Amino acid sequence: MQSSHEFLVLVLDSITEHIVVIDETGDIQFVNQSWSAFGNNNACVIGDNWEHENYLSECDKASAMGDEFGTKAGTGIRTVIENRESFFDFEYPCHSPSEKRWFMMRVTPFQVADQKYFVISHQNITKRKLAEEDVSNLAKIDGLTDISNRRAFDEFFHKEWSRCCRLKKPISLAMVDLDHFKLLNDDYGHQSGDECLVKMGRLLKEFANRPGDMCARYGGEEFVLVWGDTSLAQAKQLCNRLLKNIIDLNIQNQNSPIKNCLTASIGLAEIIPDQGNEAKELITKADRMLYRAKDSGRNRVES
Ligand SMILES: Nc1nc2c(ncn2[C@@H]2O[C@H](COP(=O)(O)OP(=O)(O)OP(=O)(O)O)[C@@H](O)[C@H]2O)c(=O)[nH]1
Repeated sequence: MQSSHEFLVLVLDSITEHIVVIDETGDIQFVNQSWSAFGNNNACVIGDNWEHENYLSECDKASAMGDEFGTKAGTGIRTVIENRESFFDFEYPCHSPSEKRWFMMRVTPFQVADQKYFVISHQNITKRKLAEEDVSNLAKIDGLTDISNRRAFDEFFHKEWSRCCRLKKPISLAMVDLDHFKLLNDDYGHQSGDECLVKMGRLLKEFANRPGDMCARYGGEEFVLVWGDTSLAQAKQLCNRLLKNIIDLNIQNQNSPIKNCLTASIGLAEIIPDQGNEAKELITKADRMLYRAKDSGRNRVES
């Protein structure tokens, strides 16, 4: 087996991780082929022209331009150089205009005589990150209706609440509960009940189009709609259209005392979030309105 310098460089060049070696001042001493190729293909500051470049300066420049990952990289490398940690690693996004990409950066020290060096490797971890994203997205989707589940709703609602609080904009929330759904299940079977919930999911999606909107399955046959930056008057119009669209689905519910097809009741509420109120107040208010809608004859919106 060869053990020449050339042989070892060939080994390093065959590795798909992007590798750069720096000295204690951050000056670059070596890069492997994957590093150069990535740098050249992605218009990075340091590609083939790495000699006389300082890695830490590049991190600091990125940091000064507001790149939080530049800051993290620079800080992490220095903790290893200053021997405060034995190694450092962190994961960061590096998306190209056409694809999502993530990398893991690792810093490990080594010593030759009394000279210290640091290997910085960047490993592409995109496959794992995309799989994690898929799992996380699946955990937020209701398996039957293919819309967000309660957990995703809670997360979204709190974010939207904070956004509307900052913007001093109203946020509206509608609780949508199907009327006499038990009768539909009893008369046509659970399978038909499920199909009906799927159709509801599809319909509700049409009512949540903007980034500040969300529809979700809140419980069995109860759904919720949030509309950020939307007044009560605007939300009421949406609710009335939704009630009409539910009737237009023409899902038979022959024994319902309301109509011979599926209907729903909606409790609607609006709040302009500020320091003096809480997100759960909006849900409580909408819930109260939903009871009122059920009590006053169903197939209506109360606010
Ligand atoms: N098919 C099906 N039915 C469900 C599902 N989740 C809840 N349900 C049914 O929804 C029905 C809800 O019944 P109730 O709470 O009495 O309400 P309701 O019959 O709609 O009457 P009101 O809400 O008072 O108008 C029950 O029969 C549940 O079994 C589901 O995932 N699939």
